[in-house]
Amino acid sequence: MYSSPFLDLPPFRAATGVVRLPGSKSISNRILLLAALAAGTTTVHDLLDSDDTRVMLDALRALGCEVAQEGATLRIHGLDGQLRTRQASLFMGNAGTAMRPLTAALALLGGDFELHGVPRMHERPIGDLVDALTQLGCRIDYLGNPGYPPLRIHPVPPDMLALDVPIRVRGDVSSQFLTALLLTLPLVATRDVTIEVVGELISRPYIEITLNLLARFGIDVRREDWQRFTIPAGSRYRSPGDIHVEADASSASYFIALGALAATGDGLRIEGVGATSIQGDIRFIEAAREMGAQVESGPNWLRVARGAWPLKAIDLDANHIPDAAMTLAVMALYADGPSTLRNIASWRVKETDRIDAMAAELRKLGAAVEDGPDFIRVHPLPAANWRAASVETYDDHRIAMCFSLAAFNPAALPVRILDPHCVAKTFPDYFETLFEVVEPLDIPVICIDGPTASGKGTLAVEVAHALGYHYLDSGSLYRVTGLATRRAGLEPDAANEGRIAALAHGLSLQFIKGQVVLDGEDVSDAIRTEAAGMDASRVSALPAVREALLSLQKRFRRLPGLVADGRDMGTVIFPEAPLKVFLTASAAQRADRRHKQLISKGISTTLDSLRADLEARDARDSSRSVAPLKPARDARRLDNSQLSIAQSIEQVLDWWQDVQPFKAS
Ligand SMILES: Nc1ncnc2c1ncn2[C@@H]1O[C@H](COP(=O)(O)OP(=O)(O)O)[C@@H](O)[C@H]1O
Ligand SMILES: Nc1ccn([C@H]2C[C@H](O)[C@@H](COP(=O)(O)OP(=O)(O)O)O2)c(=O)n1
Repeated sequence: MYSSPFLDLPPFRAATGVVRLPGSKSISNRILLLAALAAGTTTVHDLLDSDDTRVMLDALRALGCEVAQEGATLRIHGLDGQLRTRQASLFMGNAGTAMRPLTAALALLGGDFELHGVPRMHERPIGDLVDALTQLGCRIDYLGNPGYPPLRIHPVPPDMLALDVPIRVRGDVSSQFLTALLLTLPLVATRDVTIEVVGELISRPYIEITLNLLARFGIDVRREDWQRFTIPAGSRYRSPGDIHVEADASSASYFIALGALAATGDGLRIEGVGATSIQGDIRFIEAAREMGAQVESGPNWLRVARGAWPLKAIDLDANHIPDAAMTLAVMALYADGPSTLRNIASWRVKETDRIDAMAAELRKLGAAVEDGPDFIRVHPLPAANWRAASVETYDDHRIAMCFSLAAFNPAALPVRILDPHCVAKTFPDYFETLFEVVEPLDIPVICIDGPTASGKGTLAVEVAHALGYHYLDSGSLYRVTGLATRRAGLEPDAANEGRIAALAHGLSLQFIKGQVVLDGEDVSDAIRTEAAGMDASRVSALPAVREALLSLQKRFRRLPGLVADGRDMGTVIFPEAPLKVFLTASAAQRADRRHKQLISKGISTTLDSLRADLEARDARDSSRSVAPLKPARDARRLDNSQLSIAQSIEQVLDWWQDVQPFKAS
């Protein structure tokens, strides 16, 4: 997961391979609640691990439900409709799929509860559900604005509930209110309980998921059209024993779109969900086909390839796929005419006002967009009009994910996604998964070269962290080679060049959480001594050793980008890097820094000997015949003798921003 303030996606040109998708959020949270309310133990497989499922699990645990976790499998010991805790303050984050059904469950079960969330949750309406529960006799107060969380729930004796008249609930704002009632009314169904939907029910496929899962837990709801739902008297939740969570069909939409945009040849295989899924968003496939995608499907997989190109414009009532339809709005940029998505008023009450947000961000890319209370129209974007944009994500995972598709733009521009961490809501590893199947036009590299103890490593690690990039400490490869040379009983000199190069070639090396692991052994400290530095410098002067380490270094260049530090990153290994920094500081400063660094690691040494070593090493590194230490012609020099670490980082990030096409927005 990326926790950097922004993530720059370099331009992509193709997609291919296999993706395995995480479990569906809607299915995961419904199953968790049903398993907690049911009698017996439920083993849940492939549960989504995300912010919203964690919110639900934490709440269920706080209510006394026992949950044991082993990897992606959970064993839930159901409460059989009896809470163990009758008083709690529960944090709902921004998880609508936890907030709504828990409000209903707790109001019906009786107790003193407070439910609150993040500020956006307190702007998401819940009045229609509270009204329906109040008709029944439940007692719920608004603690902030009427109609919105936070809420306080008071206990009501079960025999005070008015179950004899149909419960009326609005269905035209969010189907989650009806889902909340359907999931929880079996708790009190001592007689037939009927729900009547007021207004046109939206997002029906989500109600189908609810009914389908209720049936798995022993509750057979009778449905008359989409207007009346009856929970039969005596309904009781029964655990199905084992239950599997399908992969998220809404998450599949990004990869279906990816296939449609960029998978030529064999196409892109998507695993975990197939065309017969119980999730409504699977019908995104129909819309993608209409736009030109070639989609094949099996029981639990899809294969998608590019068909028509440019894509065909679409005019769609997207009420049945509200979440996945956002993906169509970005695909529309690549179509042969304006595309219109209609009947999407529910977008306005999701994680953010999604119609406004999509329109604003698509316009930043250069697109012409029209929007109204319940529609959005997106015009195709010709290559000349594309702009490099910083896309605001409004703490909305779907905005972050669907705008990643803008990286296929024909202008070959990068796309900046602000706050990429928001994907954690449903798909924490979205970007990692994307990076496995896309082919970039180019992967950016920042090179930081310079003499020993100038602060290269410190700076490179922090810059990489700020950008979410990978990090290559090329010096560690020479240090490990030096260590391996000594362990093989060899002198690190030209007489042994061939054997040392062979050692370098065959290094079994791993970088695990900042540790350097050689043949399974953590050698991080062993390679940091001054003696090891000197050996590294000696083996690094041997041309065959440098050659042997070449391809290993190049393999570090992976999406979304790389920061590499060493001596020849900018001159030899990545000469085309768009930013090269040559970092220096006075010899006295460097000796002093290294001294402090070694002392803090418990390695004793003197300042004089360090300075002598350091100057000898600089001299050898600068004078050798291959890849000597020297600034690349286009390197920017940074003397950090008088700069703090934070100032050096800021300077390099400023330079990076300078060479990017993003304008301050
Ligand atoms: N700008 C700076 N000001 C003060 N100390 C620094 C600065 N940059 C790095 N240091 C310190 O200098 C020491 C050597 O830095 P390091 O990153 O290991 O250098 P290199 O990778 O160039 O050998 C570290 O203890 C680090 O904290
Ligand atoms: N790209 C590189 C990196 C390091 N080397 C050599 C030269 C250096 O003296 C040694 C050790 O490098 P390292 O970056 O770990 O050394 P310092 O941390 O700067 O002291 O390896 C190299 O030749 N080319």
